[in-house]
Amino acid sequence: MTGLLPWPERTGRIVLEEVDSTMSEAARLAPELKQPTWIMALHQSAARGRRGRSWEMPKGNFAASFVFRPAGTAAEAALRSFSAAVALFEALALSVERDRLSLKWPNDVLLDGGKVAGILLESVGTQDQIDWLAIGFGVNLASVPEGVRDASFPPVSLEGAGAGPLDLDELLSRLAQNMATEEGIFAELGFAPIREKWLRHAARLGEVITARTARDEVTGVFETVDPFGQLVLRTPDGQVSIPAADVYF
Ligand SMILES: O=C(O)CCCC[C@@H]1SC[C@@H]2NC(=O)N[C@@H]21
Repeated sequence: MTGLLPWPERTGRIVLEEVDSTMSEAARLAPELKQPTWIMALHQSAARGRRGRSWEMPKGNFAASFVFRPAGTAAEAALRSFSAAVALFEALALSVERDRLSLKWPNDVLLDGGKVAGILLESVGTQDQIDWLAIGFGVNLASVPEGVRDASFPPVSLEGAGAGPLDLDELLSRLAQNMATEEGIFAELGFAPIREKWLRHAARLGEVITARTARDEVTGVFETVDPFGQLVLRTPDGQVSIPAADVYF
């Protein structure tokens, strides 16, 4: 990927001792922000996760949101889910063996099969043009949240898994650099190369998995992620493309 312009030229950084949620702070600040901005917090009192869930953040874990104004439609903005996952994967792979890490569709990072990090996207705008997009990253750096009981993907922490030392500022720097790289790629080449990178790290590609939506459940062979970011499963009734779900295996 040589020859790509660095993106963007200037990125702001805000570090907060405490906040309700870096996503809420991103929403409050976004209308006035003049440049793409990272908002990191040492403590969050009301952090949120995907699909209306809450996110527990013990002391020492990583929480940050990246807020910016991507050009393009809401559907294109949503594909940043995959850029973010790739950026986070590469940031963590500097501290732990990369073959212990994998990506669960659409954007969880697993370490030894347990959930080490989650990503949340929120945006404001119209279908045709996003006003702003916030990408929230939560990483179990130091410890696992106590109240999470997920038998399928028990939370794990980098420290608990014996990863090399990694402090909050260093992780923020790695992520900021990687996201800038992924945005540069997206701007010049579109989603295709990001999709390819994501698929290289996908958990259970080619294996049977289950996708659960609010209404139903589909089990099939995980064939690919399509150019729209949808999960493609091969089922006895044919190929099914799923835009949003929780995945289990
Ligand atoms: O459900 C998930 O897996 C996504 C979790 C995202 C958590 C992060 S922590 C930083 C940012 N602020 C929030 O309130 N949520 C995200």
